[in-house]
Amino acid sequence: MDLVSRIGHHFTDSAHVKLQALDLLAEPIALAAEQVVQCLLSDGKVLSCGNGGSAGDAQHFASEMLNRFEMERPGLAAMALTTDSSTITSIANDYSFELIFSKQVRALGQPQDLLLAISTSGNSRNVIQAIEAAHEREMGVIALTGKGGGPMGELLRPGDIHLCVPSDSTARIQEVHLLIIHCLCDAIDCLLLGVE
Ligand SMILES: O=C(CO)[C@@H](O)[C@H](O)[C@H](O)[C@H](O)COP(=O)(O)O
Ligand SMILES: [Zn+2]
Repeated sequence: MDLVSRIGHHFTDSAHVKLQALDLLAEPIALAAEQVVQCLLSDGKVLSCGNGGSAGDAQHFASEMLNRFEMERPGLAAMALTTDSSTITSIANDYSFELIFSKQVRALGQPQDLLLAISTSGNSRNVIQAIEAAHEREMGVIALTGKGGGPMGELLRPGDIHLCVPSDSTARIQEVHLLIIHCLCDAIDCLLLGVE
């Protein structure tokens, strides 16, 4: 296949997975936005985590909360657990890479907070441990996964929200995760600002 055909295939495939995800996930995304707003109105914050491209997604979400998305509004409480290299390297060095997020959740998490846990496979041990720590702290969890959700999906409790992209391709799942994050930011702004 020539390069232009390959690129065409990526675009078509991405659009296709997005439309399939719309049918499955529109309602749970709206529920997740309502859960974030309830958390913020109770003086809670959203802690976000993930590895690789999903670390970027965790930071992308936190920056759009802390700064802004498309509407003018005060900053909202969120924090990516992927950014402090001193904290992350010391936990990984002294204990284990598996604990880089869970130790931060145990230190910062309060029952009114939420964890946004992102993994395309649902297999990442450090994200799984973060969910376990969030449950210990009585926090709710919004999980962004794909590939059927893996062990992460099985770990979720009633009241948690599982947004599982119907694809086995890491790239396609990440593309839908970013779209979900933008839908969440837009819905949160609409709910907070009373926009219909
Ligand atoms: O962005 C990509 C691939 O598109 C990679 O950096 C990818 O995020 C990394 O391999 C992650 O470690 C994968 O972790 P996960 O999504 O399975 O939890
Ligand atoms: Zn990627």
